[in-house]
Amino acid sequence: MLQKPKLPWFSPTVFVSRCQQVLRALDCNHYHHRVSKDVSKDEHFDDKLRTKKANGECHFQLYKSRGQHLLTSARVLDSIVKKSNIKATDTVLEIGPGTGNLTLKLLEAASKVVAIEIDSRMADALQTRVAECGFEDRLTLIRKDALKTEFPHFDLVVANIPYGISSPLIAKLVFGTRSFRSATLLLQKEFASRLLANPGDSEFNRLAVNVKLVAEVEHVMNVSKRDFFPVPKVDSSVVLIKPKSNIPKVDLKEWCAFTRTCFSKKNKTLGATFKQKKKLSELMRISTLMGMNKETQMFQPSSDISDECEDAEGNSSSSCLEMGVSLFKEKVINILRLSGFEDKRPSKLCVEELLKLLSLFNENRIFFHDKEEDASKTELDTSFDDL
Ligand SMILES: C[S@@+](CC[C@H](N)C(=O)[O-])C[C@H]1O[C@@H](n2cnc3c(N)ncnc32)[C@H](O)[C@@H]1O
Repeated sequence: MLQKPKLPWFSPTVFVSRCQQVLRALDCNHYHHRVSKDVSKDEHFDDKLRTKKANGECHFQLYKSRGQHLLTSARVLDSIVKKSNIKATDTVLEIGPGTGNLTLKLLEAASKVVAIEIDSRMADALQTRVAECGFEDRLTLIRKDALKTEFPHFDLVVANIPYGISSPLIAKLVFGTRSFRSATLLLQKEFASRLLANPGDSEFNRLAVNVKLVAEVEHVMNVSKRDFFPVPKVDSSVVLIKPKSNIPKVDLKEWCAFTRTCFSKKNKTLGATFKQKKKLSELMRISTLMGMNKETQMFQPSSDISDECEDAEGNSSSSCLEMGVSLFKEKVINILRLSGFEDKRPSKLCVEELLKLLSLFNENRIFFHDKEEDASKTELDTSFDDL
């Protein structure tokens, strides 16, 4: 078989491609960068940075751990802004502006940009660059972790986010404020596929079903890894997330806890999932805490009595618990059987079917969300952080 000859390193094709790569990297960004995997190992670099800046130069160490892959293709940046349908009166929220490649384009299209950046070196560079362009009055820069910051009012989100926070960030957006028109997000391609998956698709999972409850997700375009600097290992996709104006009347925390249980093994039948002793005991504990399950409560040993305690019929506390769990199991399996869900697999169920099952459980006083655990957390900790 004939093999394609390798191009010599000095071939015109290789030379042109190398030049294009370098130009792309410098295209929208006049800063120089070095790449590092770990923030902690390179903290000393901040000092070097200050020195260089004093000399009018700006050198950056880019941290992979913070997802610092800058989007350098003007073509892709322009498409993202165009597809976001920004109005001249809009306030746009940008998570992770970096050195401002996207921010400047957003400032040209919108009335205001609120940018949240965790890395103070990036934030300094962004501020300088925006001032150089005369846009400083229209930028609000928040130097914080976007996951731990309350978002101010905004109309749209447009961002090339650090991929490591995709899931909690989307949860914070779609289950949080919700009063925005849309979020145009650049995500890792595989993550975007999972977000876009439908029941029956191999990628369909809890993330997709949770987001589908409250929002519509559209694929906008794919972006090659070569459009970033430094070039990451993965390709990317842009998606558009639009919060639904009418969402089903359901306690969102109860829903998220319910889908966590159902999708713990997404290809198992619900019958098999709900027969697991550990899951049943946990569910029984939560339902009993809600003070709803009188029939299981009578078999629950109270916490202030010893392990050796006996009930009125002479059963020890551990056997009381066993009996409680088996009674509870019977009840759960009956609900699944009578409603036709026992042999169904979560990976094939749509939002409406799952809502129906949750409402059947709740009508029968079976609950999933541990309100007591939440009571001990702060407002930000209790956000929906694990889609
Ligand atoms: C993928 S880069 C995008 C930079 C820029 N938007 C661009 O497209 O060139 C992600 C940016 O998010 C910042 N970042 C990482 N984690 C963050 C967090 N938890 N909150 C806010 N910003 C974060 C990084 O410092 C980095 O500047």
